[in-house]
Amino acid sequence: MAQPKSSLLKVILLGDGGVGKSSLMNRYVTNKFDTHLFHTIGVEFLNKELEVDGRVVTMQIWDTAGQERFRSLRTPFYRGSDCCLLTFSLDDSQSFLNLANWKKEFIYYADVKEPDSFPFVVLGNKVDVGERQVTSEEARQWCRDNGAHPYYETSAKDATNVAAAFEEAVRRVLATEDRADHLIPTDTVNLHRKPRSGTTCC
Ligand SMILES: Nc1nc2c(ncn2[C@@H]2O[C@H](COP(=O)(O)OP(=O)(O)OP(=O)(O)O)[C@@H](O)[C@H]2O)c(=O)[nH]1
Repeated sequence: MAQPKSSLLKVILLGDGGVGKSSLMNRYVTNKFDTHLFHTIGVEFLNKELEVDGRVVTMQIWDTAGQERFRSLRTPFYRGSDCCLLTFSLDDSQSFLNLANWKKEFIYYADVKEPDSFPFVVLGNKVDVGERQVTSEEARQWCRDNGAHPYYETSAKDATNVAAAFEEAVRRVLATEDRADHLIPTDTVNLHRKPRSGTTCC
């Protein structure tokens, strides 16, 4: 039987400062949770290799700074993303209302030509916190209205749905993109693809 190709996918986390983007990435990649994280400045990334439906992929997860003052440091890194995880906190209605702005900012700076078919996955984080400001139905309705799905309620703290959400992000990419053009075998260079925005942290 032929070995599945190894492929590199860039998945980017966007959302307001403090909604838990760094915590979700750390939970998924290192299975750790820290209650005293500093705000991200610019972007950081971690790689995680996983097998989804028999296909081995390396997911490069990009965690971005949610605070407005870091906008110019994060936006240059949107290009080349294969999937965008729009993240809000279930105990912060403003972070939910801001999802539309995040989506718009991503489409603009990533230069997405066909937003309707681009994979956006929505994460309502901190489901472990009792006091909700956003209901599941409100979030699902927003996803339906904005062509972003599926929707996951996650907790970086207790790991609820974290692996499921990242794995679904990979499935969305595999399902929606043209395999020949978008999946880059890690031992080759794809000359047809726009260059990624670099692999350094800032
Ligand atoms: N209860 C709970 N707290 C969480 C969860 N995820 C993150 N936190 C806490 O929320 C705070 C902010 O988390 P971060 O991961 O730094 O948030 P961020 O979205 O990366 O923030 P920026 O770097 O400013 O964009 C930290 O104190 C985390 O411990 C969660 O699922 N549940």
